[in-house]
Amino acid sequence: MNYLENKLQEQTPTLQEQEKLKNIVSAIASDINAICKTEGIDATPLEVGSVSKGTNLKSSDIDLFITFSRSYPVEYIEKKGLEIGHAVLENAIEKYAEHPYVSGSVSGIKIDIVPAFRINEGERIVSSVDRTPLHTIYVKSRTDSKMVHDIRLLKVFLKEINVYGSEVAKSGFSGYICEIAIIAFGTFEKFIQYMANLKGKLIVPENCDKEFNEPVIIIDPVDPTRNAGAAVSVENLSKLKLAAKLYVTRREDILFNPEPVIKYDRKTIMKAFVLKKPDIIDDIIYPQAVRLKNRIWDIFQKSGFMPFSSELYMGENIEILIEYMRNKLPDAQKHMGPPAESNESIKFIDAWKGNSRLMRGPYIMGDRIYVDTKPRYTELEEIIKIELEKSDIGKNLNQYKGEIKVVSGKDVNKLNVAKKFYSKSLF
Ligand SMILES: Nc1ccn([C@@H]2O[C@H](COP(=O)(O)OP(=O)(O)OP(=O)(O)O)[C@@H](O)[C@H]2O)c(=O)n1
Ligand SMILES: [Mg+2]
Repeated sequence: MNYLENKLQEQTPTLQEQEKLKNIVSAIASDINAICKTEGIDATPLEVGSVSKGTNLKSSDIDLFITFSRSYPVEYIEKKGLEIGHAVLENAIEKYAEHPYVSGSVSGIKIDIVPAFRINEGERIVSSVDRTPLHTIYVKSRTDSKMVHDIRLLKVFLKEINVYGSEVAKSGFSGYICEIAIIAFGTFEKFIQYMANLKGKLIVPENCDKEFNEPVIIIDPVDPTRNAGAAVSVENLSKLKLAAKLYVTRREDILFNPEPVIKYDRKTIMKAFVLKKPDIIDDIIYPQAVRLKNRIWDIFQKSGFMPFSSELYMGENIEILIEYMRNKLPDAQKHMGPPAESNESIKFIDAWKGNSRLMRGPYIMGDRIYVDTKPRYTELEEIIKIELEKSDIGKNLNQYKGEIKVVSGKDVNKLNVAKKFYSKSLF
């Protein structure tokens, strides 16, 4: 048996485990039914997600919906959904996606209980979770046991190369995309063969005429206005393309055994910027952390410190690492002015006249005027502080800009972000 089939066998739930999941689902479902009956609520429990389709791996969660009649207002189903969720799931916590839901666990299995509207095929949805029950119907009606096997195989493959999961910080392939891909291509082998030769965007179905900007366009069969592949980053698409090439050419040596070279003495300079991650879900914080990283990079770049690599790690803290080449700025920096022919050129000359920071010029190079100037600030940390003060990082991180800790020298290597930086490999 090959490496991948082996992994699949390890990760496929046993019959007992499937039985256990079924029992948990039916126990909670009957509790939900009882509550709805007593209180006269027109709602029914419905199992969705990979467990309902038999495409789950050992690590996957149970997704249980409470589908309410469309005659209720959204506010009612949000409130009742949480209430029922807490009543049937002990020690659960509330989470927020488009709407709030309840998340907890029973005998070590994670369960989400999500309120939604009961929607028939073709009816307009109210929020994106309303589609989910239709996904179950779609997938179950179009898969046989060989395809279910191949969907699981694809999930295992994507997990091996680290691109499975549609959460924002992962920006990978969701379970539902795996299902659509196998239904569209027929088998795992055919899909991987296609990916090995694909140039440019992944578009499913190939002849789709919808305009989407994302690198992966996978039309949701139950709602053709939605791109189910919108979350996949171009980097993760590239990883899948390369992994598929390695798979079809049987280069398991590279595919499953990446051995990145790690040499610590790079003769470069590193600094890390660390702040506590606010207690808000990662899907919201992560894009702001990326923005902060990009902003810090820009400041290094614009002020002349010559950055050339960066890394972001998000755990309990947000850690940003910048690797750069110059720790001290020289006294003279080139500062570009307007084109000589423009009406701004005389203003530029006047503005620099008599300025004590002027080191040379003004002079003309090509079609523009330049001056060489002493930088206003020379201390990196001071520059970062001043510039970040002026930057908009995002609603949740803006208030913590002043609390960013700067880590330098050997201490950088103790951080998680440094581990991530040094161990970077293909997948
Ligand atoms: N980006 C996403 C995430 C979820 N879903 C829908 O929500 C269901 C449950 O989501 P999730 O648990 O994330 O995915 P699963 O398909 O259950 O896969 P896994 O085995 O990883 O749990 C999916 O089946 C799918 O119908 C979706 O359409 N798009
Ligand atoms: Mg799931």
